[in-house]
Amino acid sequence: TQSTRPQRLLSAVQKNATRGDPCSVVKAIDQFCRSKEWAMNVGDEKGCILDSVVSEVNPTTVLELGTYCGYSTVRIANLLPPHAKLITLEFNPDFAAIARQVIAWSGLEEKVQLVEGASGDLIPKMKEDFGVKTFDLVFLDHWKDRYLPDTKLMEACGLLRKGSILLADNVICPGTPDYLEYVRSSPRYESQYFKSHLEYTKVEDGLEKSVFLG
Ligand SMILES: O=C(NC/C=C/[C@H]1O[C@@H](n2cnc3c(NCCO)ncnc32)[C@H](O)[C@@H]1O)c1cc(-c2ccc(F)cc2)cc(O)c1O
Ligand SMILES: [Mg+2]
Repeated sequence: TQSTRPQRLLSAVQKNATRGDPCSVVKAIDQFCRSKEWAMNVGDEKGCILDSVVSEVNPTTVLELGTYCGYSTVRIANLLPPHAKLITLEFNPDFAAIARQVIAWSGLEEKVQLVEGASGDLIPKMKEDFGVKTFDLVFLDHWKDRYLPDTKLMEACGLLRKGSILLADNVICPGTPDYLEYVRSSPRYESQYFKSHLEYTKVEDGLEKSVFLG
């Protein structure tokens, strides 16, 4: 049977990256996506902006919406302090299975909890079932029309505190117009746009960093 792109991406990691070396896993995926097959990872250029925000926030609890193959999961987890936790939500079981193996290959399983399911169902369970108080950082990279409803849901569930950071991928391409309008016009957020390019291309894209003001 035909392999899928995520399966081919995982094979490239297992072939070219060193077990337990997160940087080699990130490099192997970027090399595969540049030279073999494009895939919707945040990529190396926007990945550096992600890294700088994670390092600046130095979060204890992180939520990622949309794991896909685990590329940004590995980038974020690699920068977390010892007892920090990254919860990543993925509702496609095939992608989740690939991501688990990519995360395992990087040796970062201790810092990552991959939960299979839809964000709309799981966000309301974060406090009770996952022992979360609030998130220091949220990375949004799932279906683009879900950024806004899920942000409002996180607000409603009391998962954001004064100073929580939302970092959103693809605010230009494919674009998240309703989300962007919301975080840029709401008095409850202070937003900043980081101009970059769509992963592995010259097309403009960027990340939007929004601080929740409480
Ligand atoms: O579409 C893009 N990303 C979507 C990610 C989806 C992943 O997240 C998972 N997912 C989705 N919704 C939910 C959910 N909750 C919501 C549903 O209940 N709960 C849990 N998991 C969810 C999916 O199963 C996938 O694993 C994208 C496109 C381009 C692109 C740009 C230009 C082009 F020409 C082509 C493509 C570039 C990018 O960087 C992109 O991120
Ligand atoms: Mg993306």
